[in-house]
Formats: sequence, C-alpha cells, structure tokens
Amino acid sequence: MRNVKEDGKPVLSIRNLKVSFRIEDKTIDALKGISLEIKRGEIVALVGESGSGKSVTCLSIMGLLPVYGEVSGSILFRYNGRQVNLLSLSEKEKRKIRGNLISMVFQEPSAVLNPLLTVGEQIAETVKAHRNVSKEEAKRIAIRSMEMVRIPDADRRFYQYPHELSGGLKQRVVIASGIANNPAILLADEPTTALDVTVSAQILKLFKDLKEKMGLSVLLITHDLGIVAEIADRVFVIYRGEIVEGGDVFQIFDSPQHPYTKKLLSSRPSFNKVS
Ligand SMILES: Nc1ncnc2c1ncn2[C@@H]1O[C@H](COP(=O)(O)OP(=O)(O)OP(=O)(O)O)[C@@H](O)[C@H]1O
Repeated sequence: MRNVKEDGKPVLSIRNLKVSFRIEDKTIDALKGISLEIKRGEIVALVGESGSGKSVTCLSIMGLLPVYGEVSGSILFRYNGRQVNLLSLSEKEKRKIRGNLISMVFQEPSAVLNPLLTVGEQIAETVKAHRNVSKEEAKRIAIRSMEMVRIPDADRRFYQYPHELSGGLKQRVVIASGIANNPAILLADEPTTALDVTVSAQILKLFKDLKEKMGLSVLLITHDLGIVAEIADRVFVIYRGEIVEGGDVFQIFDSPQHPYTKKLLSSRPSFNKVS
C-alpha cells in the first residue's frame, strides 16, 4: 500500500543531470543538465525526437548507464519516508531498487521475455528475486498482477509460454512483471511502438488504471505527441540533451513557448485530451 501522506510529493527529482560519453577523442554530451520531477500518482511524459536523450535519462534512473558514461547532478528518489540519490548508490543497492521500487517496460516485449519459461514463472521469478516469499506465494502474487493488468483467465495463462500470446498480451505480461513488486515508479520506454493502434490504446488505458488504482507514478518516454495528449498529466520536451519546455499537458498543447515544441505540435494533426 502506498503511503497516502506522500501523495502529491515528488517521488523522483532529477536535478541538473549531465551525462556525457567519451569515445576515443570525441565527447558526446547526451544530457546537458536536465531537471524534472515526477509526483506520486502522476504520468509524466518525456517527449523528443530520436537522439534527444530520452533513453539516456531512463538508463540514468535505472543505474544502467555504460561504465564509460560520465554523470553529474542528482536523481533524488523518495520512498517509505526516505530519500536517496540514485547516482550515489552502490551496485548492490541499485540492484535492490531496480525491478522492485523502480521498474521498466520496454518497447519490444519479446526481447525481454524468456521464450523457455512460462509467463507466470517469469513474473514469479521477479517477485522471488526481491521478496522472501514461498513459491506458492510468488505464484499468487504473479496471478494477482496478471489480473491487475487485465489478462483474462490469468490462472490458465500463468502456464503459457510467450509464443502462445499475442503482442498485446505479451506487453501486459511485461507490465504485470513491472508492477508485481508494487513499485513507486514505472519507466515506460515507447511501450506501445510495437503494437497496433487498438492494442496500443488499451495499453495506454491500462497505465491510467494503474495510476488510479495503485497510485503508480509513470515516466513515459515517447516521440508521439498523440500518446502524450491521451494519458500524460505533465510533459517535458527534450531537445538535444536539454529540457526546453515543461508543464501541464493542456498548457503545453494550448500555448507552446519553445520553437521546437511548436514545430513538434504543428507536425501533428490535432488532439483531444481524453479523461
Ligand atoms: N552508450 C552510448 N555510447 C555513446 N553515445 C550514446 C550512448 N547511448 C546514447 N548515446 C548518445 O546520446 C545521445 C542521446 O541518445 P538517446 O538514446 O538517449 O536518445 P533517444 O532520445 O532515446 O533516441 P531514440 O528515440 O532514438 O531512442 C545520442 O547522441 C546518442 O548517440
């Protein structure tokens, strides 16, 4: 259960985050001092074109940057009344948080699911990796997570292999695995790119449901403003490693300030934010 007293407070504050990669005599400044906040129970979109620094932001939060990445700034994560800077944690501490308090959903579910294990076993493994529970309890939690993400007939599907499921159901399994340990934040990197329009809409609706039911905070990485309009509460626009604009989704769509945001919006037809 989430601590209700902490609702409305930032669960994650990224402050002046800089990331650069030095390769031979060349330096790539992937992030040039970005700052953003995600509150509890909020869906925040990070939007920008290819190469703008979205994935590097996610990897920084997950503690998965390559060793040759140079990082400065802070990523403050607040949970259970504590606050830690994710950038100063040891590998062991990062592993404790990853997949547990902070989890991630990727673009392509088939790339993350193990074809040799049933989908239920995979979710149960994630549970057991972080919690001291029996096999039966892990199975029970896995099935409950599958139900939370509206996988029909979860008891039966627990025993199915990834190849027996559609793309949409596979992505639901990945999300079930992501929420099984009741995380504070879910990072979703282009989670609907591999899915067709109808299934994509269902998955987006699911994020909204989880936000409402579990108080889940979501950082949604996308280049698609249509998705932003549909589910985000706030949006940050990233351009060449810098946040050029951020705020309430209505405000950004109604009166974009930065030329890059204006360009992004004018290259799309029109949106209606749905509630
Ligand atoms: N491991 C790495 N080594 C060197 N440069 C990298 C590495 N990862 C990312 N970069 C560079 O950092 C910059 C930001 O990349 P990033 O992958 O975060 O962009 P993105 O916005 O996620 O793009 P896309 O939408 O294509 O995934 C790019 O210039 C990229 O080439």
